[in-house]
Amino acid sequence: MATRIDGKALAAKVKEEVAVEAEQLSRRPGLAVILVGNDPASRVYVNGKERDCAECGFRSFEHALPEDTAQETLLGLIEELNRDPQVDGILCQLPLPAHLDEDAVLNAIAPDKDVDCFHPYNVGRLMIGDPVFLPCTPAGVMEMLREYGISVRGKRCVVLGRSNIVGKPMAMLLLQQDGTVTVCHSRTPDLAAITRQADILVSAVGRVGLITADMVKEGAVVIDVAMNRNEAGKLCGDVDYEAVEPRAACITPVPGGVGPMTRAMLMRNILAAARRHQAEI
Ligand SMILES: NC(=O)C1=CN([C@@H]2O[C@H](COP(=O)(O)OP(=O)(O)OC[C@H]3O[C@@H](n4cnc5c(N)ncnc54)[C@H](OP(=O)(O)O)[C@@H]3O)[C@@H](O)[C@H]2O)C=CC1
Ligand SMILES: Nc1nc(=O)c2c([nH]1)NC[C@@H]1CN(c3ccc(C(=O)N[C@@H](CCC(=O)O)C(=O)O)cc3)C=[N+]21
Repeated sequence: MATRIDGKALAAKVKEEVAVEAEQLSRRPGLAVILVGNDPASRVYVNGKERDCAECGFRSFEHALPEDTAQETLLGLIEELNRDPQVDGILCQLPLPAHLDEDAVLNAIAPDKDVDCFHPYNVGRLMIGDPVFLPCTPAGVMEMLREYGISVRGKRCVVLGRSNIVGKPMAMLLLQQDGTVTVCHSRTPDLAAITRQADILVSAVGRVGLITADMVKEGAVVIDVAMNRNEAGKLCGDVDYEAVEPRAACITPVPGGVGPMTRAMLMRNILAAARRHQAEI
């Protein structure tokens, strides 16, 4: 029987701590959320983040824009939010509609309000080991490992996926904790041969049933970042949970695993941004 890593419970604990700390501030932290278009999944995520803000005693300012919003309009809004002293963090929900230039949008967010840690400046600071903000999803994974007493030092870590949101920053945080890290992607041949070596396996691909029992070493820690819908429309990750669970030492469920932790880490970043902004005044 593997230990089930309860992301939902840990996220609740983190948010309580954040709420207590937020009370000490002279002004309530604020998050601006930008949502372009009508993607139902994005709507659900944004609602979740706004609920988290309320739980932490933060203000949230939602900016829902139509699908056909022009690039200049979006950049204009970001400029406005960059200047707004009530806004400590700005989150532009991804993915954006195809006609918008995602890189240009993420570049426009002031680095000191970039609570997603997507701006090249913050990515660079992370890369050199002197981060301003921690990337929410990878930081959520690290917090889970820490809480469950799982040391990364000297462990063979295998990360599946190399996106800027999850895979790459995940590999960086594991490396900074002295893991020996391998990153796999769609061009990696014989994935199973690599995953079988993992002491800590992090899957962030987005494919139902990708990780089967034969791909996992006995006693491994299995972290499932993915957020998929199966044929029945049920939320699930990359890992065949039922099959893999008996082999693993620890495993995260979907839902109730990495997802809630991502949001809790976002709250931490907003608190950190607010502290920095208030110290400047
Ligand atoms: N829990 C949470 O908080 C979050 C969850 N997610 C979820 O995590 C998953 C990944 O998200 P994201 O990183 O944004 O997705 P992307 O689609 O940007 O990246 C997916 C990665 O998986 C790789 N990949 C695709 N097929 C395979 C394969 N067969 N074997 C190995 N690697 C493969 C791709 O390789 P290549 O680069 O070669 O194309 C790519 O690097 C999604 O399910 C998403 O919904 C995302 C963000 C937060
Ligand atoms: N600018 C930006 N920042 C992001 O951090 C970002 C983004 N865009 N775009 C999409 C991805 C995805 N993501 C999730 C966060 C929480 C859950 C989450 O809380 N999941 C719950 C279930 C939610 C449900 O029921 O649908 C769970 O796993 O238990 C899921 C996915 C953040 N992302």
